[in-house]
Formats: sequence, C-alpha cells, structure tokens
Amino acid sequence: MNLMSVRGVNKTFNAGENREVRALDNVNLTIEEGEFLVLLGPSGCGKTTLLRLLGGLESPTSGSIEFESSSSIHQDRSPIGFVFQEATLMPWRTALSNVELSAELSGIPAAERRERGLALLDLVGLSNFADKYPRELSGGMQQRVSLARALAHDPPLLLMDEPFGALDAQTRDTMNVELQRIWLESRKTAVFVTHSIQEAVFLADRIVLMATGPGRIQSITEVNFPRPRTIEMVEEPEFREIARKLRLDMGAAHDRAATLGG
Ligand SMILES: Nc1ncnc2c1ncn2[C@@H]1O[C@H](COP(=O)(O)OP(=O)(O)OP(=O)(O)O)[C@@H](O)[C@H]1O
Repeated sequence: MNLMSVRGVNKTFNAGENREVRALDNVNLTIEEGEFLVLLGPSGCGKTTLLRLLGGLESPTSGSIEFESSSSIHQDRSPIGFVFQEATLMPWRTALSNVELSAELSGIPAAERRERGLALLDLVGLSNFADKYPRELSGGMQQRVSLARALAHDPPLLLMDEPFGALDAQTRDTMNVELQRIWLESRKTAVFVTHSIQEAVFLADRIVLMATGPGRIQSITEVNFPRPRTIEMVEEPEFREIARKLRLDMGAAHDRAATLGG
C-alpha cells in the first residue's frame, strides 16, 4: 500500500546575489508502506533536501507531498522519526532519558515512556547502557541511541540521513547489519540517504538513484535479495552486478552534467 506520494516536486533555493539553486526538479515518487527505500547519489543531488521535504522540515517550491495512508497515523504524534548524520544527543541526559525525550515531547505518559525506552534500548542492543551518558558511548553506540530515540513515539516513517557516514568502515558494516535487524523487527517504512553504493544495495528494497544539475531522480532499481542479508553477500556476483550498473548510471549522469556544464 502506498504510504506517501511525492508529485511534481520542485525545490529552488536562493543562493544569494540573485543566484538560484535548483535542488530538486520535477520529483515524482511513491513510498510503499513497510519498504526500505534508499536515496543514493553524489554530493549535491538533493538527497537531504528530499528527505527534509518528506519530513516536513522544508516545503516544496511547487508540487505536493502527501501521506496517503491515514490509518497508521496518530493525530497527536509526529508521523516521522529522524536520524541525522550526527547523533545530536543531549549530553546531560543518559541514554535512556535521551530516548525518552521524543516520547516526552509527544505527550506519552511517564511509565509507558520508560517501559518503551528500555524496550527500544534493548532492540538497538544497548540494554546495559541505559544509565550511561553520551560521552561514555562510542560513535556507533550514540547512533544506536539516536535510532532508538527516533522510534520512541512509534512513527510510521523513519527518515535517516547518512546516519553511519561518520563511522569507520567496519563499524558502519556492523551498523548496517544491525539496522536491517531492527527494521525487520519493527517493520517501519524507512527512507535512508547515502552516497555509498554498497550501503544502498545492502539495505534497500528499492534504490532511488539521483543526479545533479538540477537535482532529480535518474532511475529506480529494485533489490530482491532475500533477508536477512549478510555482509558477505556484497561479494556475491548478483550483488556486484547491481552495484556495477548503479556505478555506470552514476558515471553516465556525471558525464552528461559535465557536457551540459551542470
Ligand atoms: N538552505 C539552502 N540554501 C541554499 N542552497 C541549499 C540549501 N540547502 C541545500 N542547498 C543546495 O541544494 C543542492 C542540494 O543539496 P542537498 O544537501 O540536498 O544535496 P545532497 O545530495 O544531500 O548532498 P550531500 O551528499 O553533500 O549531503 C546543493 O547544491 C546545495 O548547495
């Protein structure tokens, strides 16, 4: 079922001195309930802008973005959970009270909040770290807390903007496996931004490849590998073939933009 529709969306930013940036040009996209959608593309193709539009943090210059399925939306709670590249935890709050914060803001009663917070810390593999402060946690652990926090008010849609981009390669692989497990358990609709082809193919049900000059959707690729996927699968021929096609598509768009002076 369709959760969200993006129709004819354009987004133009004023970059000063009468210069305009066409961050998104005629973007059309439907997001299916329960799917893991990845926005992939080079720097500046509008991935973050599209994610912020989906999250209502930004409005389109023209076009529309609408939730289609109202059944999964609570009137009094935000339908969105956001995970940013930086964990942005409050340093004076413990892991548990950071997770409880968004539930607190959503008006969920204290006892329910705590119970849910502990269950979420368990889900992200941090049940022994509830009383630790962010400075006592590694970068990967901080992002786990940030993920638990985003899930605390039980939003139907989870938006993630390169959440593991700042982590070392090995921790990033581990976090991707963990994210897949958490997603399989929680079955949220997820939209995940990355410029890593490997990360995209590992995580996605569908990959929306974007291109620059102006920012737009170039192609959409379905990834049908069974789950749970393992990190060893990235070496398999089918996996490498999808990655190779995406790399070619990305290269073609880059060459075309260069020819057009974009
Ligand atoms: N608030 C803003 N004001 C002016 N220009 C902006 C603003 N936000 C984004 N842009 C421009 O819009 C274009 C798309 O930016 P966006 O951050 O969405 O790209 P991205 O694909 O997420 O890039 P990256 O991978 O580097 O984060 C870029 O040219 C960027 O400079």
